Amino acid sequence: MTQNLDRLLPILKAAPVVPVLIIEDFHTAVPLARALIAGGLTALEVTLRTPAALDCIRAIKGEVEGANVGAGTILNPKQFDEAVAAGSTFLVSPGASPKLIAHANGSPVPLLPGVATAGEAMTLLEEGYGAAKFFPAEQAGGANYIKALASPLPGLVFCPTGGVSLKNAHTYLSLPNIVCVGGSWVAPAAAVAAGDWAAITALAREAAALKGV
Ligand SMILES: O=C(O)C(=O)C[C@H](O)[C@H](O)COP(=O)(O)O
Repeated sequence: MTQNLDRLLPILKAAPVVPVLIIEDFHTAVPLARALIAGGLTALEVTLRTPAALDCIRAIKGEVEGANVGAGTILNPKQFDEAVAAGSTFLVSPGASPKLIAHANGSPVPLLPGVATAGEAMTLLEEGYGAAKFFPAEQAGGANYIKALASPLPGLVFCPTGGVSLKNAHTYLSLPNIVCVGGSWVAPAAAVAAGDWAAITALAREAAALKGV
């Protein structure tokens, strides 16, 4: 297996939603993580879209008990290594480039690569992957699309991300090939900037209570 599924699946299955975090201000990282965990969401994806991201991962890893902090937006081997060195327990990429997949081969820290087509999913199966991100989920075809992949591709489970919200998450979560969903809706930029951690805990609690229909 090129993907450490034994380590990845318990992280993804701990709660129905993986918050996707775009953290601009380093000082918000620890209280944000604590607010999400207080609401029941423990696997947190900090995207490498901001300069503060790696420091945020280090801080959450060091200071927030119960957090499984991962890194998102991993585009190349350099970012993969930096995110691992910062203490990420899982890594997420929007797609599955051959270079990144080769680099991730055998890594104890699991990679959740993105796919949007059956062909991309088959390539991952050939590489020994058992879980993938379905991205961008809503734009690529939504729940009906990923549902259609369940029967021909029984070896893969997915974490749909992109356009997922409280409104549509349960539709994905009711499908047999969905392990969790990802989304930024649980950490709105305005609430983070205002330090409204109670509002974020409330959103997390609502998300953590989601179940399949
Ligand atoms: O940064 C990455 O690695 C991504 O692949 C993109 C994110 O997963 C989506 O942008 C989240 O989508 P929303 O929940 O609709 O905001």
